[in-house]
Amino acid sequence: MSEHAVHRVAVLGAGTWGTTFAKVLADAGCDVTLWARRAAVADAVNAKRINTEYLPDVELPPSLRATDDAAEALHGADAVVLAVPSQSLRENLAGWQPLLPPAATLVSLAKGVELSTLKRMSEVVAEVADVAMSRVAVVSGPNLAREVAEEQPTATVVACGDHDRAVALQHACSTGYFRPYTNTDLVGVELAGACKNVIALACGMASGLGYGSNTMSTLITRGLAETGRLGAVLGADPMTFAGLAGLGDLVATCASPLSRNRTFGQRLGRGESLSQAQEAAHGQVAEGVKSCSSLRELAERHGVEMPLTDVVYRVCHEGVDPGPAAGRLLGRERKPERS
Ligand SMILES: NC(=O)c1ccc[n+]([C@@H]2O[C@H](COP(=O)([O-])OP(=O)(O)OC[C@H]3O[C@@H](n4cnc5c(N)ncnc54)[C@H](O)[C@@H]3O)[C@@H](O)[C@H]2O)c1
Ligand SMILES: O=P(O)(O)OC[C@H](O)CO
Repeated sequence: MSEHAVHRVAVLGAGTWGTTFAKVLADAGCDVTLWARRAAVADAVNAKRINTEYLPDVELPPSLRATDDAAEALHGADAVVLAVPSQSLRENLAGWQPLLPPAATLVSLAKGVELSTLKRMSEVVAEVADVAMSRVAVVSGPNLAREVAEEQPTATVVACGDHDRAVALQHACSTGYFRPYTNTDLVGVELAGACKNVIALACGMASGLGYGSNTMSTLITRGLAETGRLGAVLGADPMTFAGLAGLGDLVATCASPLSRNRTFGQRLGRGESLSQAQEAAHGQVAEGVKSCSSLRELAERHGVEMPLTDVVYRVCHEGVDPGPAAGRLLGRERKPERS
């Protein structure tokens, strides 16, 4: 048996995806404790088998326990799953750092790039937890939480520089409805997950403006092209972008009405302001709204052209009207498809 075998798991963050992934792990036979910020959420999971706040109509397995005490959740864990938004991960993890079990695999579920540092989530985790990058894994793919919670057939990617840890985690979250594949390309998997949220905002805007399938396909394909350009300078494996964490997640998020990023973009496309769209989201996180800033800055720093990310940034943060912005995108200097 692998020295990194995963039996006991702490899932920190009882939002939509944290709760769903905790269910996947429990269904796969792991001993899972879910940490919730609010005692009422943990109490409802324990007493009624539902997360009243985030997944009110999904029955959770009896083996899944919840607590609002992080020390209790982390005690003896072989893997620690971090299921909080990307921009608060650093602060959350700093609080948990003294409680982390010494050999546990640290798993990020967050899809974003940190605003202040432009770091990927695995970099933030390794830095704050003060561990080698080989102890950090990422799970990312076309994983709309509601569909996974309903046990619809879904695949994902478990990425870790340490192949043994990736395989152990793959085993820990394999169920009849959830099929994880391993990958060692953390850079590609994480960049793909952060960039697709921004492209989904663009697709939502296009939908809000009344545009159809040609526009969506154009945005998805050119979005993938600019993600690939950034990946190339940051050392990603180009094949990752053709896989589940790349094209797979991009298509799922850009096309699904369940996507919070797409829905947020749609509101902007219909003429709502950023604050109106934020209010309508009721605290649900649309990671692309912040990651468009960090990704744009990262692209500028490396001299990479990311015109879609730039437009999404301008619409979200400079009050630019999405209609004319689309026209300006099409009016740019003509160029070969692959450049
Ligand atoms: N929901 C999905 O379908 C899905 C799927 C795959 C990946 N993800 C990614 O997983 C991450 C978490 O997403 P989610 O859907 O669970 O989000 P969510 O908004 O549903 O839940 C976030 C959780 O983090 C907790 N939290 C702790 N500190 C916080 C803080 N300072 N600010 C806000 N929340 C804080 C909240 O209480 C909540 O339990 C995101 O990066 C998201 O992109 C989500
Ligand atoms: O609801 P979104 O837009 O955050 O997307 C959720 C997942 O990342 C889809 O894989």
